[in-house]
Amino acid sequence: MIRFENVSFRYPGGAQVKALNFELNKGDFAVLVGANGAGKSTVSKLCNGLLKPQEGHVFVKGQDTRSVPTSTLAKDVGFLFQNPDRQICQPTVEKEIGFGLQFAISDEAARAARCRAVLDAFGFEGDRVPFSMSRGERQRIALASVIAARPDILILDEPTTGLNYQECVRIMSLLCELNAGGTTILMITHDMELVQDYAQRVLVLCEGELIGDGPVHTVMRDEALLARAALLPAQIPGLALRLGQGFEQINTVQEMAAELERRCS
Ligand SMILES: Nc1ncnc2c1ncn2[C@@H]1O[C@H](COP(=O)(O)OP(=O)(O)OP(=O)(O)O)[C@@H](O)[C@H]1O
Repeated sequence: MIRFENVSFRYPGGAQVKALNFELNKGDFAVLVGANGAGKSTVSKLCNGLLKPQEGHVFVKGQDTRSVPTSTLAKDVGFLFQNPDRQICQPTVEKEIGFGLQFAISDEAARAARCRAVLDAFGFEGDRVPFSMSRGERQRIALASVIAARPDILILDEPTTGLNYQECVRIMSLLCELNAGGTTILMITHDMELVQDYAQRVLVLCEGELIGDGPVHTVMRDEALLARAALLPAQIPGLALRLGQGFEQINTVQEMAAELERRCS
C-alpha cells in the first residue's frame, strides 16, 4: 500500500530522516515508535505527500508521491493530526464531517447519507459545536471526519494523546474494527502499552533511521534494540524478561496470572 524506497528528507536546520526502506502492506496494523525528535511525524507526512522525499521515492498504491498532488493522495490516505484542533475547522460536528466528504463524494444526497451514517455510528449529535466538546470527543470528531471518506490507509499521529483510559479504549477499538475491515493503519505513539495491546508490527526509528521492523512480540523482547531507541518494553513483557526462567514468552496480564497460578498450585 505504501512503499518507502531509500527515502531521505532533511529540514533546513539539519534534522533528517535517512535512507528509509519499508513497505506497509494491505491490512497491516503497524506502529511507529521512537524517542522525541526521532522523525516519526516526518515519516507520517512523507506517507501522504505533505512532505516529498528529497532522495528516494514513496509510492502510495503505486503512485509516486513526488509526481501526484497531495490532494489526490488524500483520497487513499486519511491523516489524523496529533492535535484535533489543527484539523477541526467547522462550526458544527455535521459540517465538520461533511467538509472532508465534499472532496470524496460529489453527489449531495449521497454525501448527506454518508454524513448521517457516520454521525449515527459515532453517536454524535450533528448540531453540536466541536469546540465546546471535550478533548476526547474532539479527537473522535477528527477521526470520524477522516474515516468518513473511507480511505484505504490511515496514518495516525498519536491519536490517543491527552485522552483518558475510556476514551483511549474507544478510539483503539474503533481502529481495530477498521483494520479488521481491511483498512491499513500506521499509528505513531509513545505509549508502549498501546503498542503491546494493539499493534501487529512495530517500526523503530532512531535519529532518523529505521533500526527495527518486526512483529510486536519480537520487537518488545529486543532489549538492545529498544535501548538504542531510548524506549522501554511494555510492563508485562518487561517483567517477563526480567524474571526469565520460562516466563520470557508471556505477553499479557492474563498469561502472567495463569502461569503464576500454575506454578503456585
Ligand atoms: N518544520 C520543521 N523545520 C525544521 N525542523 C523540523 C521541522 N519539523 C521537525 N523538525 C525537526 O526534525 C526532527 C524530527 O522531528 P519529528 O517531529 O519528525 O520527530 P518526532 O519523532 O515526531 O518527535 P516527537 O515525538 O517529539 O513528536 C526534530 O529534530 C525536529 O526538531
